[in-house]
Amino acid sequence: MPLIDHTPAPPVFYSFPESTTLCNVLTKFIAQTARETIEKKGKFTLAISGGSLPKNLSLLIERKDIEWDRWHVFYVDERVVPFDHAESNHALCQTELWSKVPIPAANIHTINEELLTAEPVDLEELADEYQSQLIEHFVSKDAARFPVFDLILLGMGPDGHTASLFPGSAQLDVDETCWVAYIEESPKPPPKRITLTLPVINHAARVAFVATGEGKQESLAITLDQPEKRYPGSRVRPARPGVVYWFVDDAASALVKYPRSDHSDPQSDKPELKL
Ligand SMILES: O=C1O[C@H](COP(=O)(O)O)[C@@H](O)[C@H](O)[C@H]1O
Repeated sequence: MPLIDHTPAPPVFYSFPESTTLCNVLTKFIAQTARETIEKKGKFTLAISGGSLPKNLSLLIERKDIEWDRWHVFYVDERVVPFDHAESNHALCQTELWSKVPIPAANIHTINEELLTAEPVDLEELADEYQSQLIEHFVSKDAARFPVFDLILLGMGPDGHTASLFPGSAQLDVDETCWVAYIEESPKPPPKRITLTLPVINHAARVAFVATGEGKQESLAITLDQPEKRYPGSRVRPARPGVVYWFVDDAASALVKYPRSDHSDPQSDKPELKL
Protein backbone atom coordinates (compact mmCIF):
# COMPACT_ATOMS: atom_id res chain seq x y z
CA MET A 1 0.00 0.00 0.00
CA PRO A 2 1.45 3.42 -0.90
CA LEU A 3 2.40 5.54 2.10
CA ILE A 4 0.37 8.72 2.54
CA ASP A 5 2.50 11.83 2.85
CA HIS A 6 1.25 13.99 5.72
CA THR A 7 4.29 16.30 5.77
CA PRO A 8 2.97 19.87 5.89
CA ALA A 9 3.03 21.70 2.57
CA PRO A 10 4.88 25.04 2.51
CA PRO A 11 2.68 28.08 3.23
CA VAL A 12 1.07 29.79 0.21
CA PHE A 13 1.81 33.48 0.60
CA TYR A 14 -0.25 36.18 -1.13
CA SER A 15 0.57 39.84 -0.74
CA PHE A 16 -1.69 42.53 -2.22
CA PRO A 17 -0.85 46.18 -2.89
CA GLU A 18 -4.08 47.36 -1.29
CA SER A 19 -6.07 45.89 1.57
CA THR A 20 -9.25 46.42 -0.49
CA THR A 21 -7.94 43.99 -3.13
CA LEU A 22 -7.00 41.57 -0.38
CA CYS A 23 -10.55 41.67 1.02
CA ASN A 24 -12.00 41.12 -2.42
CA VAL A 25 -9.88 38.02 -3.15
CA LEU A 26 -10.27 36.70 0.39
CA THR A 27 -14.06 36.96 0.12
CA LYS A 28 -14.03 35.00 -3.13
CA PHE A 29 -11.73 32.41 -1.60
CA ILE A 30 -14.04 31.91 1.40
CA ALA A 31 -17.19 31.80 -0.74
CA GLN A 32 -15.60 29.32 -3.15
CA THR A 33 -14.32 27.13 -0.30
CA ALA A 34 -17.75 27.13 1.35
CA ARG A 35 -19.53 26.33 -1.92
CA GLU A 36 -17.22 23.42 -2.79
CA THR A 37 -17.37 22.04 0.75
CA ILE A 38 -21.18 22.21 0.87
CA GLU A 39 -21.35 20.44 -2.52
CA LYS A 40 -19.27 17.60 -1.05
CA LYS A 41 -20.44 17.42 2.57
CA GLY A 42 -23.67 19.37 2.83
CA LYS A 43 -22.22 21.76 5.42
CA PHE A 44 -19.28 24.08 5.94
CA THR A 45 -17.57 24.44 9.32
CA LEU A 46 -15.51 27.54 9.92
CA ALA A 47 -13.45 28.74 12.88
CA ILE A 48 -13.16 32.51 12.92
CA SER A 49 -10.87 34.89 14.83
CA GLY A 50 -11.74 38.26 16.30
CA GLY A 51 -9.66 41.43 16.43
CA SER A 52 -9.43 43.23 13.09
CA LEU A 53 -10.50 40.21 11.03
CA PRO A 54 -14.33 40.47 11.02
CA LYS A 55 -14.22 43.96 9.45
CA ASN A 56 -12.15 42.55 6.56
CA LEU A 57 -14.94 40.07 5.78
CA SER A 58 -17.73 42.59 5.21
CA LEU A 59 -17.93 41.80 1.46
CA LEU A 60 -19.32 38.38 2.38
CA ILE A 61 -22.54 40.11 3.45
CA GLU A 62 -23.26 41.29 -0.08
CA ARG A 63 -22.82 37.92 -1.77
CA LYS A 64 -25.95 36.25 -2.98
CA ASP A 65 -24.36 32.81 -3.50
CA ILE A 66 -23.74 31.92 0.16
CA GLU A 67 -25.91 29.24 1.74
CA TRP A 68 -25.71 30.66 5.24
CA ASP A 69 -27.94 27.99 6.74
CA ARG A 70 -25.25 25.40 5.86
CA TRP A 71 -22.52 27.28 7.72
CA HIS A 72 -21.43 26.30 11.23
CA VAL A 73 -19.17 28.72 13.02
CA PHE A 74 -16.85 28.28 16.00
CA TYR A 75 -14.52 30.88 17.48
CA VAL A 76 -10.76 30.38 17.17
CA ASP A 77 -10.41 32.19 20.47
CA GLU A 78 -12.58 34.17 22.80
CA ARG A 79 -11.84 36.85 25.34
CA VAL A 80 -13.52 36.13 28.66
CA VAL A 81 -15.78 39.17 28.83
CA PRO A 82 -19.58 39.34 28.54
CA PHE A 83 -21.02 39.00 25.04
CA ASP A 84 -22.14 42.64 25.05
CA HIS A 85 -18.59 43.85 25.82
CA ALA A 86 -16.70 45.68 23.06
CA GLU A 87 -13.72 43.26 23.45
CA SER A 88 -15.77 40.10 22.93
CA ASN A 89 -14.83 38.35 19.68
CA HIS A 90 -18.39 37.05 19.42
CA ALA A 91 -19.74 40.59 19.79
CA LEU A 92 -17.38 41.80 17.06
CA CYS A 93 -18.46 39.07 14.66
CA GLN A 94 -22.09 39.52 15.59
CA THR A 95 -21.94 43.26 14.86
CA GLU A 96 -19.87 43.03 11.69
CA LEU A 97 -21.28 39.85 10.17
CA TRP A 98 -23.83 37.54 11.75
CA SER A 99 -26.46 40.21 12.44
CA LYS A 100 -26.39 41.06 8.72
CA VAL A 101 -26.78 37.59 7.16
CA PRO A 102 -29.36 34.80 7.52
CA ILE A 103 -27.19 32.39 9.52
CA PRO A 104 -29.25 30.46 12.12
CA ALA A 105 -28.27 31.43 15.69
CA ALA A 106 -27.94 27.72 16.54
CA ASN A 107 -25.12 27.42 13.97
CA ILE A 108 -22.97 29.95 15.82
CA HIS A 109 -21.11 28.02 18.50
CA THR A 110 -20.15 30.47 21.24
CA ILE A 111 -18.47 29.70 24.53
CA ASN A 112 -21.05 28.91 27.22
CA GLU A 113 -22.70 32.14 28.35
CA GLU A 114 -23.75 30.83 31.76
CA LEU A 115 -20.17 29.80 32.60
CA LEU A 116 -18.87 33.04 31.14
CA THR A 117 -20.96 35.17 33.47
CA ALA A 118 -20.39 33.06 36.63
CA GLU A 119 -18.55 34.77 39.49
CA PRO A 120 -15.72 33.84 39.56
CA VAL A 121 -15.37 32.37 36.05
CA ASP A 122 -13.90 28.87 36.05
CA LEU A 123 -11.65 29.07 32.99
CA GLU A 124 -10.88 25.37 32.93
CA GLU A 125 -14.58 24.51 32.93
CA LEU A 126 -15.22 27.07 30.18
CA ALA A 127 -12.47 25.58 28.00
CA ASP A 128 -13.64 22.01 28.68
CA GLU A 129 -17.21 22.92 27.80
CA TYR A 130 -16.06 24.40 24.47
CA GLN A 131 -14.07 21.24 23.80
CA SER A 132 -17.29 19.26 24.43
CA GLN A 133 -19.02 21.38 21.79
CA LEU A 134 -16.24 20.44 19.35
CA ILE A 135 -16.65 16.77 20.22
CA GLU A 136 -20.39 16.97 19.68
CA HIS A 137 -19.99 18.66 16.31
CA PHE A 138 -17.09 16.67 14.90
CA VAL A 139 -16.72 13.34 16.56
CA SER A 140 -19.05 10.53 15.61
CA LYS A 141 -18.84 6.79 15.10
CA ASP A 142 -18.19 7.06 11.37
CA ALA A 143 -16.31 10.35 11.18
CA ALA A 144 -12.89 11.54 12.15
CA ARG A 145 -11.99 11.40 15.85
CA PHE A 146 -10.50 14.86 15.66
CA PRO A 147 -12.03 18.21 14.74
CA VAL A 148 -11.26 18.89 11.09
CA PHE A 149 -12.37 22.41 10.26
CA ASP A 150 -13.05 23.12 6.59
CA LEU A 151 -11.47 26.52 7.09
CA ILE A 152 -9.82 28.35 9.99
CA LEU A 153 -9.38 32.11 9.67
CA LEU A 154 -6.53 33.47 11.80
CA GLY A 155 -5.20 36.93 12.51
CA MET A 156 -1.76 37.83 13.81
CA GLY A 157 -0.95 40.55 16.33
CA PRO A 158 2.05 42.91 16.15
CA ASP A 159 3.61 40.79 18.93
CA GLY A 160 3.31 37.66 16.73
CA HIS A 161 0.41 36.03 18.58
CA THR A 162 -2.23 34.18 16.67
CA ALA A 163 -5.53 32.94 18.10
CA SER A 164 -4.75 33.52 21.82
CA LEU A 165 -1.40 31.72 21.46
CA PHE A 166 1.35 34.14 22.42
CA PRO A 167 5.07 33.70 21.61
CA GLY A 168 6.70 31.51 24.26
CA SER A 169 3.44 30.63 26.04
CA ALA A 170 2.79 27.22 27.58
CA GLN A 171 -0.45 26.85 25.59
CA LEU A 172 1.67 26.35 22.44
CA ASP A 173 2.97 23.04 23.77
CA VAL A 174 -0.14 21.20 24.86
CA ASP A 175 -0.60 17.58 23.82
CA GLU A 176 -3.08 16.32 21.21
CA THR A 177 -5.81 15.71 23.79
CA CYS A 178 -6.09 19.42 24.60
CA TRP A 179 -8.18 21.08 21.90
CA VAL A 180 -9.16 24.18 23.86
CA ALA A 181 -6.73 25.88 26.27
CA TYR A 182 -7.28 28.73 28.68
CA ILE A 183 -5.10 31.73 29.48
CA GLU A 184 -5.23 33.52 32.83
CA GLU A 185 -2.78 36.34 32.19
CA SER A 186 -2.68 37.18 28.49
CA PRO A 187 0.04 39.75 27.62
CA LYS A 188 -2.63 41.54 25.57
CA PRO A 189 -5.80 42.59 27.40
CA PRO A 190 -8.30 41.32 28.26
CA PRO A 191 -6.22 38.88 30.35
CA LYS A 192 -8.54 35.88 30.48
CA ARG A 193 -9.11 33.98 27.27
CA ILE A 194 -9.73 30.59 25.78
CA THR A 195 -8.24 29.41 22.50
CA LEU A 196 -8.16 26.53 20.06
CA THR A 197 -4.77 24.85 20.23
CA LEU A 198 -2.20 23.94 17.58
CA PRO A 199 -3.30 20.27 17.45
CA VAL A 200 -6.74 21.44 16.29
CA ILE A 201 -5.48 24.18 13.99
CA ASN A 202 -3.00 21.79 12.37
CA HIS A 203 -5.74 19.27 11.55
CA ALA A 204 -7.75 21.78 9.49
CA ALA A 205 -8.32 21.31 5.77
CA ARG A 206 -7.34 24.93 5.20
CA VAL A 207 -6.00 27.70 7.40
CA ALA A 208 -5.91 31.28 6.15
CA PHE A 209 -4.05 34.05 7.98
CA VAL A 210 -5.08 37.63 7.36
CA ALA A 211 -2.70 40.43 8.37
CA THR A 212 -2.66 44.05 7.27
CA GLY A 213 -0.79 47.24 8.03
CA GLU A 214 2.73 48.34 8.92
CA GLY A 215 2.29 47.35 12.55
CA LYS A 216 2.60 43.69 11.55
CA GLN A 217 5.81 44.01 9.46
CA GLU A 218 8.27 42.71 12.00
CA SER A 219 6.22 39.86 13.39
CA LEU A 220 5.26 38.73 9.87
CA ALA A 221 8.91 38.67 8.75
CA ILE A 222 9.95 36.68 11.83
CA THR A 223 7.03 34.27 11.40
CA LEU A 224 7.72 33.51 7.74
CA ASP A 225 11.50 33.97 7.44
CA GLN A 226 12.76 32.80 10.82
CA PRO A 227 10.85 29.64 11.74
CA GLU A 228 13.64 28.77 14.17
CA LYS A 229 12.24 31.51 16.46
CA ARG A 230 9.10 29.36 16.71
CA TYR A 231 6.59 32.20 16.60
CA PRO A 232 3.05 30.79 16.88
CA GLY A 233 2.28 31.51 13.21
CA SER A 234 5.36 29.52 12.06
CA ARG A 235 3.98 26.53 13.94
CA VAL A 236 0.71 26.59 12.05
CA ARG A 237 1.53 23.87 9.51
CA PRO A 238 -1.54 21.71 8.84
CA ALA A 239 -0.75 18.12 7.90
CA ARG A 240 -1.31 17.32 4.20
CA PRO A 241 -3.73 17.48 2.50
CA GLY A 242 -4.22 20.62 4.67
CA VAL A 243 -2.92 23.92 3.32
CA VAL A 244 -1.98 27.17 5.03
CA TYR A 245 -2.48 30.45 3.18
CA TRP A 246 -1.40 33.96 4.05
CA PHE A 247 -3.44 36.92 2.79
CA VAL A 248 -1.53 40.09 3.65
CA ASP A 249 -1.10 43.56 2.22
CA ASP A 250 2.20 45.00 1.00
CA ALA A 251 2.36 47.29 4.05
CA ALA A 252 2.54 44.22 6.28
CA SER A 253 4.84 42.19 4.00
CA ALA A 254 7.46 44.91 3.35
CA LEU A 255 10.19 43.05 5.30
CA VAL A 256 9.26 39.49 4.25
CA LYS A 257 11.68 37.53 2.05
CA TYR A 258 9.53 34.38 1.82
CA PRO A 259 8.42 33.90 -1.84
CA ARG A 260 5.08 35.37 -2.82
CA SER A 261 2.63 33.22 -4.77
CA ASP A 262 0.86 34.65 -7.80
CA HIS A 263 -2.66 35.58 -6.98
CA SER A 264 -5.41 35.60 -9.54
CA ASP A 265 -7.16 38.44 -11.18
CA PRO A 266 -9.28 39.78 -8.32
CA GLN A 267 -12.03 40.64 -10.81
CA SER A 268 -12.39 37.00 -11.79
CA ASP A 269 -15.34 35.24 -10.20
CA LYS A 270 -13.34 32.15 -9.44
CA PRO A 271 -9.86 33.04 -8.27
CA GLU A 272 -7.28 30.49 -9.25
CA LEU A 273 -6.24 29.85 -5.69
CA LYS A 274 -4.92 26.38 -5.08
CA LEU A 275 -7.51 24.72 -2.88
O1 LIG B 1 -6.58 39.33 20.61
C1 LIG B 1 -6.68 38.90 19.48
O2 LIG B 1 -5.78 39.25 18.54
C2 LIG B 1 -5.60 38.54 17.31
C3 LIG B 1 -5.01 39.53 16.31
O3 LIG B 1 -5.86 40.65 16.25
P1 LIG B 1 -5.64 41.87 15.26
O4 LIG B 1 -6.62 42.90 15.73
O5 LIG B 1 -4.21 42.32 15.39
O6 LIG B 1 -5.96 41.36 13.89
C4 LIG B 1 -6.91 37.96 16.82
O7 LIG B 1 -6.67 37.15 15.69
C5 LIG B 1 -7.55 37.17 17.96
O8 LIG B 1 -8.74 36.54 17.52
C6 LIG B 1 -7.86 38.12 19.07
O9 LIG B 1 -8.49 37.50 20.17
